[in-house]
Amino acid sequence: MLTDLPLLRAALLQSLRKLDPRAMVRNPVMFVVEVGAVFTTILWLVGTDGDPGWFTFTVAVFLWLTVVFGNLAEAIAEGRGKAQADALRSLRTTTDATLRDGRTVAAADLRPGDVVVVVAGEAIPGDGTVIEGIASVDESAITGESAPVIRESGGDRSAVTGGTKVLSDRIVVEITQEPGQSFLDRMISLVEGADRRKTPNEVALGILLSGLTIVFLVVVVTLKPFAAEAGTDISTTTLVALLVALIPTTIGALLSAIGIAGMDRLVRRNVLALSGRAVEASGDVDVLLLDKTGTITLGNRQAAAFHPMPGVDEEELARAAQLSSLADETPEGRSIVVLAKERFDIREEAVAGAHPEFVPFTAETRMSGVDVGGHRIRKGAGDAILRWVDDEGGQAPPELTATLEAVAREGATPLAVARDSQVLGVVELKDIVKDGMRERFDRLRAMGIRTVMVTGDNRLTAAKIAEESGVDDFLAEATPERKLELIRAEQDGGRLVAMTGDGTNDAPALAQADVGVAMNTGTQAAREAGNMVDLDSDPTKLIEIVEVGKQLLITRGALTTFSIANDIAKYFAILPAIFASTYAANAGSTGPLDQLNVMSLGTPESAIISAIVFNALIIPALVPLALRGVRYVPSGADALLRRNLLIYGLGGLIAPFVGIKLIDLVVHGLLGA
Ligand SMILES: Nc1ncnc2c1ncn2[C@@H]1O[C@H](COP(=O)(O)OP(=O)(O)OP(=O)(O)O)[C@@H](O)[C@H]1O
Ligand SMILES: [K+]
Ligand SMILES: [Mg+2]
Repeated sequence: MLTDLPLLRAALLQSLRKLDPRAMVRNPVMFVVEVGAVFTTILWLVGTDGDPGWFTFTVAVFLWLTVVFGNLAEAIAEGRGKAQADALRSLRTTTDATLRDGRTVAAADLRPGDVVVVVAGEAIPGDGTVIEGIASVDESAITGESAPVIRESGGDRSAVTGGTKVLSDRIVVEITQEPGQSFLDRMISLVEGADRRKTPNEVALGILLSGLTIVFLVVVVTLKPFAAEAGTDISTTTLVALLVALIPTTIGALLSAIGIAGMDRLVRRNVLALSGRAVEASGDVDVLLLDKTGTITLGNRQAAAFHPMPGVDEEELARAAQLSSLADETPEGRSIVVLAKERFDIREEAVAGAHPEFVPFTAETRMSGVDVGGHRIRKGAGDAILRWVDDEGGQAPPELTATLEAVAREGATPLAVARDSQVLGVVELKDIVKDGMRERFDRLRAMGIRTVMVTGDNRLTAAKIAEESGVDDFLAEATPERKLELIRAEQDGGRLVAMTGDGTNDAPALAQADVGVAMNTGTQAAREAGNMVDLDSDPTKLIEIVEVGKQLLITRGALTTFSIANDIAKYFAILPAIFASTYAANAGSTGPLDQLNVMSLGTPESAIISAIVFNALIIPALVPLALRGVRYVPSGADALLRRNLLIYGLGGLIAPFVGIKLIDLVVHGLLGA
């Protein structure tokens, strides 16, 4: 990226634009440097400081460079997003949309509630929910993934994104976005950093850095009268140089670039983080909650078999299950209709003229059904149907429990079917655990993260899938409220909670979690509730999100340590230089301050210039690290802290001694200053 010349040129221009004091003042440390640069420039022009002109000039130049380098870091970090934003902008649909009633309107004028029809070959005109039909959709423009995805009404794969393209069939979409506030719009402003706000951690660190700056400002200002007392006259240029050397310019220059780069690293992993705070939180996550269907399993729950109760004909069960599913737009419901047709040639027109009243599935009741021809038919989770039959005054056959358990033990989902007060049997819904889940959960465990599967499914199915996938723990028969309660309980215990989910029933939990990662394939409600969207819809993406979060925190910590340690060395370079002339004149070659003069630099001027040059150059030298992030190896927090203190604390202490000495050799030795 640093070798990308056009990008670098644009960033350089941008960093000059950022010199505007109104923008600079938001970064107090660098603002002080800019004021110092202006000041020394004036001193050089006016020439009243008593120092040689070349000295004042050199200091001024390197102070300006310090500011520009700081801006450059931020501009480079932002630059990459800008290019991506331009690409996304070209996707915005400008064509007309076809409403269901046949009228056409401009895509840009669509409002929430409008219902549009999209057929093969057309671009979807706005974000929405599929309310009718099923289609394969090319989302590569947004996700980069070339394989088409299925979007269908009813289930957890109902959300569509404006700007993506329908490849086959026809879907009816209810628009959910306000004009100008599409997912694409949010994505653009995100990668552009348009509404980037400082995170609470950044604000706190900023206050600390400003505090340090004020302390050093006071110290340096009061130095002049003290020095005068001791018979030394310190020039203003020297004081400014000393101040800039002492304040934490390195981290002050790199802080925002580190944050932007963190967001950008997520974008490159196809994760849109809608808040910087969530990115930071992900670095400290303790517990990860995942839903089962579609997250740990493939989520394509398909009816596989009918298991009738004794005395019930299999076809009778199939007929009842089919009737209860005719209006059930969930993939489960549709698959039951398909199976009934395959097995017994039961057709959809069965209820024609019978005025059926359908009861849609909800995550709270965990049932769905129909009232038709004087009968009430329900299908749903075993415990829910048992309760319903009980309320109807019936009694479940003793064989029911055994059948439910037999199906559940296989990891399949049993749906009990009842007609009035009689249980007819069980429909078996098959689902498959995704590949490689166990390794992923092991990896999360190594990072110190506990994984918990939360599912609306029964205990036995949940236990089987938990065992097969290697998740640490599970919560079964969870309603949306229980998911929310679980998160609150973990948070009350002082733990940071991440959650991945896709369903409308996951939305409250996604909103409550510290890190809520919504699957892009999920429902619109889930995508709006979370603070991150995973375009790849990969539930184990959290591993990478956590790594990026940890990397962000470590990088910021490491560079802060480095920056502050760094300034100590500059103090040892400059202070002896300031007093050197006094003591050399007064007390011969060895005064008390000579003990401070550990670096024995060439001349006072050379010492000060060397410190300022080092102070400026260390910023671009660290830009790659700030953008790339410190390498993260999974290990305990203590080990990590020790390692970083050693490398960046000690490194920050030693590096400037070596660097300043080398620069001094050049400045003094070669240039004769
Ligand atoms: N279409 C349906 N009709 C009747 N009952 C259903 C239907 N779909 C699911 N169920 C029952 O409701 C339970 C909860 O389903 P839901 O999809 O809400 O689970 P969930 O909470 O999203 O958990 P997960 O997605 O992890 O399985 C299912 O386990 C099943 O027993
Ligand atoms: K500094
Ligand atoms: Mg679900």
